[in-house]
Amino acid sequence: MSNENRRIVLKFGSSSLTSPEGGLDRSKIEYFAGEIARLHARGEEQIIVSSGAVAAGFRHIGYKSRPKLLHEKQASAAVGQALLMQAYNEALSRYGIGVAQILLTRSDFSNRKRIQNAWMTMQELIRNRIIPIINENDTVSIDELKFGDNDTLSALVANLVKARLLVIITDTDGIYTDDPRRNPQAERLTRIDEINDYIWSIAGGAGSSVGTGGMRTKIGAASIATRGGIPVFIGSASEEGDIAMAVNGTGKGTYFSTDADSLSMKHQWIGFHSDVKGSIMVDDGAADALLHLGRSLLAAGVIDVTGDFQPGDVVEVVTKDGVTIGRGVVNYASQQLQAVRGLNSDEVMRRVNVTRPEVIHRDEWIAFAAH
Ligand SMILES: Nc1ncnc2c1ncn2[C@@H]1O[C@H](COP(=O)(O)OP(=O)(O)O)[C@@H](O)[C@H]1O
Ligand SMILES: N[C@@H](CCC(=O)OP(=O)(O)O)C(=O)O
Repeated sequence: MSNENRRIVLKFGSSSLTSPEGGLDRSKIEYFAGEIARLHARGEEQIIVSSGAVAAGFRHIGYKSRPKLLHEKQASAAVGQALLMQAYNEALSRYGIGVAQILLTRSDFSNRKRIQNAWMTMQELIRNRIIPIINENDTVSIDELKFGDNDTLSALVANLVKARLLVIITDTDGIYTDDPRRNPQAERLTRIDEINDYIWSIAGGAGSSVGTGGMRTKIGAASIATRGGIPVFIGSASEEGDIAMAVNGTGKGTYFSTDADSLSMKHQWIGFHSDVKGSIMVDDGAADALLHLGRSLLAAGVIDVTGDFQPGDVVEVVTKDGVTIGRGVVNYASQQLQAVRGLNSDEVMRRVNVTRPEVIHRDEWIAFAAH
């Protein structure tokens, strides 16, 4: 086979695999298995990110609807994940295709060794033509660190494996100018070249009783992947050949082009993988300098500091209104910064012993899209 990148990440949402009242929809899984087999036969390397564990499992526990409490969701996922894998295994074994389960948490991505191990495992599976099926490890995920939806997870996986395309399959055939469930006049956008404020403004929450993130988390995922240099498709698939068409560029949905200045590995690390150790509140001038003027953050613009961090840690930067505007590598310990916040750089250098005057250097900063 040539060196051409044949790797694709396919994400299937709960709404595409389960029925609205809960439980797996076998016919949907069989349909996806047929689509996966078709791509497999033409030599594509597929990595699947599949939701559906909670939706598949909650009725087995006796809950009437998708649970809201964390421990109930975790119990449902523990039951449902086994059912989900069993269903994939049965459906794909008919085509002679083997599957493997990989469960990841957000903290796995912030630990270089663990995520590299996960990647090496995936490569070995791919070499042996086994399809990795990834889900969040719901049993051990802590509420505030949960992906929750699998859209973000699929984008991080696509960046990790350097996929040539991220395909997010959902129950709607793309991004519309408004939630099409509520507004029948809404029109589909077939191509999005820039994820700007308008795109964020049209994306609403989940449409079904089993889905979680809605279009907002899908746009967030598209933002992460396209900034990592990976194009994204978001749409639906229900007929034979639909997923192959999505991969070929003629799918029923919306395509996102890669960001013109995609992020380096270092910046992807800062922005999407690292553990955030604290937060720095800045004034309007500093926010403007970081977001619009391409400048570094100086102590003069710092209003407040929370968390316990050391030089070299990644921190979040928030405005007075509590909006997170980005993340960067901090050059001060939290206590040092607390002592010099609001002061000019000469005064700062007289008072604390730091290697560089910038609190966050502009080269070690990534801005988040407004949303
Ligand atoms: N602008 C929009 N365009 C398309 N769909 C939207 C939009 N805003 C909100 N949605 C909703 O997002 C839903 C898909 O997300 P979700 O229910 O989380 O699915 P999944 O389980 O596949 O992740 C759609 O059913 C739709 O109602
Ligand atoms: N890990 C969870 C994912 C939760 C979820 O509903 O995600 P999604 O359907 O992608 O919005 C599960 O498997 O149920």
